[in-house]
Amino acid sequence: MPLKPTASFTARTFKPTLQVRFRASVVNGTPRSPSPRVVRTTKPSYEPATFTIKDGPIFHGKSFGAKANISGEAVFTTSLVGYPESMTDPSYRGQILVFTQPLIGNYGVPSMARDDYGLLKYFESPNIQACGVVVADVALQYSHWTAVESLSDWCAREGVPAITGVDTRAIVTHLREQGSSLGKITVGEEYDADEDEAYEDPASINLVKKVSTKAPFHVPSPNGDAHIALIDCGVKENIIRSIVSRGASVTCLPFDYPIHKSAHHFDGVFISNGPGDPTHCRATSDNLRKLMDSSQIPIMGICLGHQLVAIAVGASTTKMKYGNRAHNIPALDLSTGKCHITSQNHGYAVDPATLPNDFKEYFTNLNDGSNEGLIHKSRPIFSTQFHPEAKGGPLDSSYLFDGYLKSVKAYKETQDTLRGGGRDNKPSGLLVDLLAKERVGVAPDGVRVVM
Ligand SMILES: NC(=O)CC[C@H](N)C(=O)O
Repeated sequence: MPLKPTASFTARTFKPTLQVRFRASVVNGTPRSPSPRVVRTTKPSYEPATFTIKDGPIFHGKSFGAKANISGEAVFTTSLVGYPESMTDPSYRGQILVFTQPLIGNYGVPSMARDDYGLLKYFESPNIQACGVVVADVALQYSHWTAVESLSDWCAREGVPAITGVDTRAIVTHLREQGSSLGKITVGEEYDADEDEAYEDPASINLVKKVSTKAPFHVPSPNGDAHIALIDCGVKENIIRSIVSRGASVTCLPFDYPIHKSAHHFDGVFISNGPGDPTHCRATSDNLRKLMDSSQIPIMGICLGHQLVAIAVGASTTKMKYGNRAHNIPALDLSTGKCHITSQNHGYAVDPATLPNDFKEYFTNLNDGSNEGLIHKSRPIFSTQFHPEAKGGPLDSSYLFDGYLKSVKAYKETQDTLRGGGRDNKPSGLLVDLLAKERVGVAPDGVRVVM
C-alpha cells in the first residue's frame, strides 16, 4: 500500500549562539575549577528536500547538508550511536544511509586527529562515504569534547546531501517490506515524478575500485615485527589499528594486487571490508584462491573480506532482503556455544550450504539464521561477516584478532626456522620505508595523493 507522503515539517527558530555551561565546582567533596561544557548551535540551510524511493513513497523534508541531488541504494541502520564512524565506513559507498535513531547529530562531528599509529582517531576513512543521509530530526545543538563542527556543516563541506524532518519509521517499514531499494535525495527543487531514469544503480559500478588505495601504503607497528599484507577493498581505520596495536605492521595493498605472487614477504594476509556485491570483486577472490593453493599463510577476512574468502573456495553469496546494519546483532560462535553481540553493515551473505568440505560454518546469526563466519578445518584461515573491530559497536568479538595474530606469529616462527633465521627484511623493509603512511588516492588531475 503506498504510504502517504510526509508533508509537514516545522522548522524551529533559533539564534546561532555559543552557550557555555558550568559543571558543579565540587566533585566528591573536592573543589575544582569550573570546566565548561560547550553547547554549540548550528544553522542548516533548510531548503526543501525530497527523499524518494524508486517505485515507492515520496518523503518531503528539509535539507541540512550539501545542495546536491544524488541517487543510490537506500539502506537503514538501527545503530544508536556512531554516525561519524558509519558515515566514513567505505562499505557505505554508493548508499543512502537512513538512521532509525531519531535524533542524529547531537554530539557533533570530531576532528581529523590521528593516533600514535598515524591512524584517524574518530573516523573510519578521511571522507564521508555514504552518498546521502536521511534522519528524522537533525540536532540543532551539539555538544561533545571531541566535536569541532556540526553534522550539517560536515555534510555541506563534504558535498553530501542530507534530509531531516521525514518519517524514518515509515521509510524503514517500506524498506523492510520491499527490500533495499534505489532512492534519491533532491534538494531545493520540486520533485518531478517523471524523472525515474535519474536513479543510478551503484551495483553497476565497481565500488571497491573507487575506495581501495591506489598504491600500497605502510602502517608500522611499534609493538612487534610480524608483517601483514592487507588487501584493501575499503578498509576501516580501526581494522588497521586492531592489527598494528597487536604487534604486526600492515602494508595495505590495492584490491587487485596479486598477493599470491608475493605472500612470501609476509606473515599473514588480511582481506578487508568494502562496498558492493562481492561477486563484482573477482580479481580479489581469484588471487585469494591462487594464494590458498600455493601457500599455508594465515588468512583472516571481515565482511566483504569474508564473502571473498567464501567465493575463493567455491561457495556462493546471496543478496539479503534488506541486510543487517546495527551494533547489537547476536552471533553464535559454533565452536564455543557462546553468543557475541556484534557490529554489522552488510547486504549480502554467504550461503553456508555451499562451503566445501574442508571448511565449516564458524558463526551463525541468532536473529535470522544467516551465516556469520567460516573457518578452515585444519589451516589458519577464517573470516567473519560481522565486524570484530566494531567501530562503533561492542568489543565482544575482538578476541578474534588475538587468535589471528597468534597464528601469524606462529607462522612467522615456523618460516624463520625453515629459512634458518629471521627473514632478510632489508630489501622489502627498504621498499616499505618508501611507502606512504596513509591511504593513497587520486586527485582529479590524475596525480596520486596521500588522503
Ligand atoms: N561491510 C562490508 O564489508 C559490506 C560487504 C558487502 N558490501 C555487503 O554489503 O554485504
